[in-house]
Amino acid sequence: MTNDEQRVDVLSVSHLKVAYGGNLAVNVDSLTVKKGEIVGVVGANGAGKSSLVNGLAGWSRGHARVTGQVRLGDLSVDILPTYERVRSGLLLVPEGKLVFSHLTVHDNLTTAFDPPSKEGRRIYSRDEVYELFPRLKERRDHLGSQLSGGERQMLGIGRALMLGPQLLMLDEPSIGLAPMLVSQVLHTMRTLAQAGLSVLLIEQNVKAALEVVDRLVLLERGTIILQGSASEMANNPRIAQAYLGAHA
Ligand SMILES: Nc1ncnc2c1ncn2[C@@H]1O[C@H](COP(=O)(O)OP(=O)(O)OP(=O)(O)O)[C@@H](O)[C@H]1O
Repeated sequence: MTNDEQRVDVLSVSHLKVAYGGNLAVNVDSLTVKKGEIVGVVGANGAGKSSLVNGLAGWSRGHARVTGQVRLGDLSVDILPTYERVRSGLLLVPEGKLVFSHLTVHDNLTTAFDPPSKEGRRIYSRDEVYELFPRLKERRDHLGSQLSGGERQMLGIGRALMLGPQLLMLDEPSIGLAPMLVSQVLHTMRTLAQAGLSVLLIEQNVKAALEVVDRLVLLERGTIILQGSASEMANNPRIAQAYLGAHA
């Protein structure tokens, strides 16, 4: 990647609000992710992390009212329905992982449409997904329902990669995974980012997130209250005390 490419904002969000009834769950003035950058979003339970990525993807578990501007490169996606956001490369791997339980791993790794090829947008083949996650190749004939949490996680990411993401959003990829798998999945994100993928990573495991993110954002009651580079945030007393087990 050239320096010019690295400066480009792949995601830019302004004045994003997500409300359920009268309750404002997300109120983010500004958030950006650059090309090849991994931005982590952390915060306590109920801070609004899932509502944020669901709002960006254009879907919600309930009746959310979403307002604000969301741009993917030079495209305004906030006016688009979810499936068109997916087509344009805004991809969310949710907590449920979006894996088809009744299909084999191999058949799960089949795309529903041919993603439009565009410069800077890498569409991974099934073989490339197998190369990234050899475990999936070993389990290629197993049904989605027979996979472990970690394998489902890899499959969800693999399916997203085959749709040519411009921005990959991961909602709590480490949930329920053994520490070794957490580190494996997160370090694969680093490899993908080095190849130019932009990632918005929702994580409860702040320590694991800090090992791979370029920048970290702390969300509290839907608002960004702190953000900085991984090293700045790791040394921030508030993060250290609340999330890294340091003593005051
Ligand atoms: N479908 C819904 N209907 C009503 N309120 C909701 C809905 N989904 C989330 N909320 C509320 O919005 C706020 C943010 O929830 P959200 O799930 O986005 O937080 P989170 O940071 O992802 O939490 P967790 O880490 O526990 O998953 C919470 O107060 C939650 O109760």
